[in-house]
Amino acid sequence: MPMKNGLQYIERINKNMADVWLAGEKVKGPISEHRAFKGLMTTQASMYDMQYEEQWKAKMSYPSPLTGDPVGLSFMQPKTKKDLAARREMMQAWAHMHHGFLGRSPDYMNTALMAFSTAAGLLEEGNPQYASNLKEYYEYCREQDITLSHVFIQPKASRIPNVLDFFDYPSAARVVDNNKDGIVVRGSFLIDTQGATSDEILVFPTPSPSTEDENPYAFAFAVPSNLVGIEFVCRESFVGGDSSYNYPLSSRFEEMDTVVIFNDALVPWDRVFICGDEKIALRFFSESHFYNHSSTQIMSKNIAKTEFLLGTIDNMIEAAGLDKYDHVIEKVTEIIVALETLKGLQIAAEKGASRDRWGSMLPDQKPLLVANAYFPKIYPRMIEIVQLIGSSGLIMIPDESDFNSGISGLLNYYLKAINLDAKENVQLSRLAWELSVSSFGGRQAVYERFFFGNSSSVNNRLYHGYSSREMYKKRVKDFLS
Ligand SMILES: Cc1cc2nc3c(=O)[nH]c(=O)nc-3n(C[C@H](O)[C@H](O)[C@H](O)COP(=O)(O)OP(=O)(O)OC[C@H]3O[C@@H](n4cnc5c(N)ncnc54)[C@H](O)[C@@H]3O)c2cc1C
Repeated sequence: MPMKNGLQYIERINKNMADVWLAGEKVKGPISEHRAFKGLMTTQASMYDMQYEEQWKAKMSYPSPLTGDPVGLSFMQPKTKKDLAARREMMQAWAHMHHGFLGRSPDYMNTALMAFSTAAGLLEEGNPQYASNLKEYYEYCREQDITLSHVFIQPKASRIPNVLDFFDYPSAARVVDNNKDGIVVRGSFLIDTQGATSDEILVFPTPSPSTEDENPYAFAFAVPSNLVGIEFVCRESFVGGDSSYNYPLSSRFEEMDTVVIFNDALVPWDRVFICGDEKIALRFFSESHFYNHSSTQIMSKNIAKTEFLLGTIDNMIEAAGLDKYDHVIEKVTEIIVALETLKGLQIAAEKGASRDRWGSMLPDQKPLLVANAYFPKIYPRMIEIVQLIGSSGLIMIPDESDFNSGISGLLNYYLKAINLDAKENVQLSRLAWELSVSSFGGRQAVYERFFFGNSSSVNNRLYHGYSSREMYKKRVKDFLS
């Protein structure tokens, strides 16, 4: 099957029937009809449908190098600057569909897998079979349009395994056995966004140190989400309800996060990409340029999200007649500056791209590293601005049903805004509330702060990756001498 459409996406995930636990019960029946997943899956189905819409098809696909059939463009290895621009346009189109609220829209992992597979040559140093496993897996995902989730992070108590094993704390996930069919994996991973609504899962932890020759904590593999021995445990659902009036964001974009437990799951050999080799596992992330490639997808998402925030705040200001106040104008300009900074960094990364050793046209990492350090800081500030401007309007948000009740006449009279009737005004307030006050909004803020690593990791990447520093240092030394 080449690119899939929305119905095919939904049918496949429903058929998958992974072991998903939510609020003390195993999810039964079609997951796409479950209240916690329905909205997200409908949104994502619309994104897959776009792949076949006349207006988008040419922008969203490219001919498969294997069959010539159209396959998703976010799987394409960029070899020229034109390819980079085409990838950007594709990712922007999807980002505008979800307004940046899906951190794990499928193009994220399509891009990550593309980056990993182009660097499969690195795995040949250890085991050529693993390199071809990875290349074949990438082709399989591209040709079948697989929806992929991923786990990199372990539970916090598992991060110093040698010491903690002794005290009966949970060990970091590890390979406990292997046989002619594959490796047996035991352990858990802290957070897998969209684990319950994806076809497959890519597992690639940062290896814990080990004294053994073959480090049992060093591995990477991908398996179907319904593999025997894998359990997904959901957090509480943040879907407020089905109504897009009451819950404009969570009814459409609530991406469930799950803890994933591997209970002696058997991973077939042909799905193993790294096993036992700690050095290769550590090198693979940076040398595959995973961060660079993924950052281009993240950029498109963050720009769409900032545009949406600016639009929301401008509507709020207009509705409340606040546009004459200087401090309000100043707050709006903070968001405009953020938006144009992100757009500038996106263009700079593309313009400064150069060919890497894997044959990819690699965007300049400096502007991308800057954006990765900048957005986690500016996003919470933008949310604060929504709160500062929205104030009590964010809290006084009657339900849609109130407008169909005996009190509607009075509500329609008293809750009017300058340019909106009462029902429209409350709808806008409910959007601002979901963004800045609700559990959905809180999770979005934590996501933006952490999803690419804690701030020390993100800043370290920038500090060590910002190669121009040496040149500037030398310039000052030359000046002084
Ligand atoms: C909503 C959400 C969705 C996510 N989805 C996914 C997903 O789908 N797949 C996935 O793999 N991951 C996912 N992540 C995980 C994300 O990658 C991690 O949150 C991120 O890497 C930070 O790791 P951590 O949460 O364990 O926090 P930590 O790294 O433990 O940081 C917690 C705090 O401790 C501090 N700290 C930690 N270590 C040190 C140190 N050595 N020195 C000084 N300070 C330190 C940090 O600065 C921070 O303040 C998601 C996270 C969130 C919040």
